[in-house]
Formats: sequence, structure tokens, C-alpha cells
Amino acid sequence: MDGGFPDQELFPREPALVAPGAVHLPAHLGTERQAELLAACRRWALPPAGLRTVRTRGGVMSVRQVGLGLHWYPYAYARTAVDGDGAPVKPFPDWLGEWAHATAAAAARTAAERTPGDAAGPWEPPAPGEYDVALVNFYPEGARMGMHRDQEERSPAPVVSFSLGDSCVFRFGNTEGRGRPWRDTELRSGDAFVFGGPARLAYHAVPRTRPGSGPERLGLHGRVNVTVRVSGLDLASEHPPGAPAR
Ligand SMILES: O=C(O)CCC(=O)C(=O)O
Ligand SMILES: [Fe+2]
Repeated sequence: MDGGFPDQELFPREPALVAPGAVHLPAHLGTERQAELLAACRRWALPPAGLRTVRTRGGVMSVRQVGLGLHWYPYAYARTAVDGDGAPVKPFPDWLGEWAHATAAAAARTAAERTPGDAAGPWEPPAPGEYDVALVNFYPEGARMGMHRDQEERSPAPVVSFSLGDSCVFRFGNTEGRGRPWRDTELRSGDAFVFGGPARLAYHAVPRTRPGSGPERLGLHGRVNVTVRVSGLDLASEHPPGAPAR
């Protein structure tokens, strides 16, 4: 990608293996790609099937969401915004799948480097064209996301996340439960985070964002995160099956 030397930083932040299968790629998207992705998010946020408030078992989420390719809602996927305006979900763009594929491949290389003796790393990136759904999350000031795992997909392919705007604390835990051990990573605008293989079903959360910390030139108040996934579901079927409750 066109990431590079983060501005105002004395030393570049390095790619890191946060847990086996979980890779942080700092400054992965350069300024132009961030602006491009944000412009797309603004289009996707518009109705029909635009940004909506999500009600879970735990209450109302402070993060507002829009789906692409398939509509995620608690706790399944559908072809329409079943818990929103009921409109057909917006299509998943090929270019976003290409970004996710390239990012998963870069993360696999980092993982392989950081996992001596396991030349292939903990997972293989999926084939080009396999990424087919995305969740766009908008975090206004004060919004957070509780510990959960991404388990409504039927594919073991790694989840690829891109962050824009305000920085946040991204808490990456374990597959056993919501408790410790976990590791906190700061995700900044342009960072990517990939979790697959042994980390694919790990619990994770965003306990807080840092209001006002985003790059001024991006022109975003708050934080946007886009997670790209392989659904493993039949997009042509009327009611793609969801997984049981998480
Ligand atoms: O906002 C983030 O960085 C994480 C989002 C997330 O976990 C999700 O969409 O499932
Ligand atoms: Fe998640």
C-alpha cells in the first residue's frame, strides 16, 4: 500500500505480532487511500440501507454501523437492512476486496517473519476475490465497542480492519472468553489490523477512542473502522444463514 513514514513521528512504528495470528500494520494506508476510503464511507452511510443504530442483547450500541455485501445484525447476516430501513444492502466493491487481500498478504508475511520455524505463518491469505462483506463502524466521541468475537462468518479467512480518524485503544484478547489475558494496541488513522488462524475467533474490543487525535487534513470528527471479511455464505440465497448467538 502507500503507507510510509507517519507524520511527526521520530521513529516509524513497526509491524507487530500482537498474538499468534493477529498482526498490527501501522501506517498501512497513506493519506490518499485514507481520504478515498473515507469518501466511500460517507457514500455508504447515506440511505437507503445507510448508517444505523444497532440494538443488541446488551442494549443500544454507541457505535453506528452500515454493512456492505451482506447486512450484519445481532447475530446473523441478511441481504437487507432487516433491523434498519429494510432496503437491500449496498454492494461490496471489488477494490475493497483487493485492498483486504493485499493487506492480509502483507500481514501473513509479517506473521511468518515473527513466527520462526513456521515458514507459512499461522495462516494463508485467502484467494483474491474471496473477500465479500464489510462492516463500517462510526465512533462518535465517547463511543466504544465491548468485548465480542466476529463469529457470524462461515469462513476461517482472516478479518482485515482499516482505521480512519481518531486513534483508539484496540483490545485484543483470547478465544476462551472476554477476560484477560489481552493486549492493548493503539490504532491510528491509516493503521490496519489483521486477525486470522488461531486469533480468528479471539475476543476483541474498543474500550475508548481519543477525541481530536485524528489527522486534521482528513476532516473527520470521530473514528471510522472498516472490517472486511469473507462471509463463507451464499450471497445469492434469500436468507443467508447466520450463526447461533455469540
Ligand atoms: O473498530 C474496531 O477497530 C473494531 C471493530 C470490530 O471489532 C467489528 O466491527 O467487529
Ligand atoms: Fe469485531
